[in-house]
Amino acid sequence: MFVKVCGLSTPESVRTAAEAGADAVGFVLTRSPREVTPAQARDLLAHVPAGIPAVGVFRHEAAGDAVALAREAGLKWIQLHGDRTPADVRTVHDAGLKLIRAVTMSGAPEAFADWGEDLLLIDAAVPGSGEAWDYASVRAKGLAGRHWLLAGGLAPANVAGAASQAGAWGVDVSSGVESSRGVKDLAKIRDFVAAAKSPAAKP
Ligand SMILES: O=C(O)c1ccccc1N[C@@H]1O[C@H](COP(=O)(O)O)[C@@H](O)[C@H]1O
Repeated sequence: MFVKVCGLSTPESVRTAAEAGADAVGFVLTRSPREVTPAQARDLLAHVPAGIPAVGVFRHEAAGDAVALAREAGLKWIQLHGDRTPADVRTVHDAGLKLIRAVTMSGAPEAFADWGEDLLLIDAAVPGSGEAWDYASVRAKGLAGRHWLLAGGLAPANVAGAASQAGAWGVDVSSGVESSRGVKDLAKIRDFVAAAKSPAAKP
């Protein structure tokens, strides 16, 4: 199970996620209680071990603006939420960056097609809200064999069951590993990664 821990804003939380076995970390570069500036993201990047992708997370920004901010931060991966088009995928790839494209279950059927993104992410209606949803309903989207991440309302206590029900290839978390909004809890990060990588999380 691929595990991304998102919304990190301190060196300690970055190091804890990496040491716990996270496969990717995320820095939120859009309006959020977890927002960091490109300069802060660049400083955090210094604590990410080689081989672990660090992802710049965006919501309503145009793809070109997200690319510019990610470059300023030194990031090679971008995560785009919001209404997107195949042209956005081309914009990111033409810039030499990799893309996680986020969709919600209420998205149009064509949004679940393979647009050439590097990873698809299926999230709750409001990203970063901690809102749980009917994870098993993703099975109807026919994503077997695709590389995609489940997100929204995941936490150490529910991630294994949610990932298993959904048939997820990977998971992404932010709120569920916090002690209060925007403040990461190091023990919860460790517990989340362990639970997500347990046999119980397998489809
Ligand atoms: O975490 C945020 O604040 C955020 C803001 C804007 C876009 C995406 C954001 N995070 C992504 O949302 C989910 C996490 O949801 P949850 O908090 O665990 O319920 C995940 O994909 C984050 O990368």
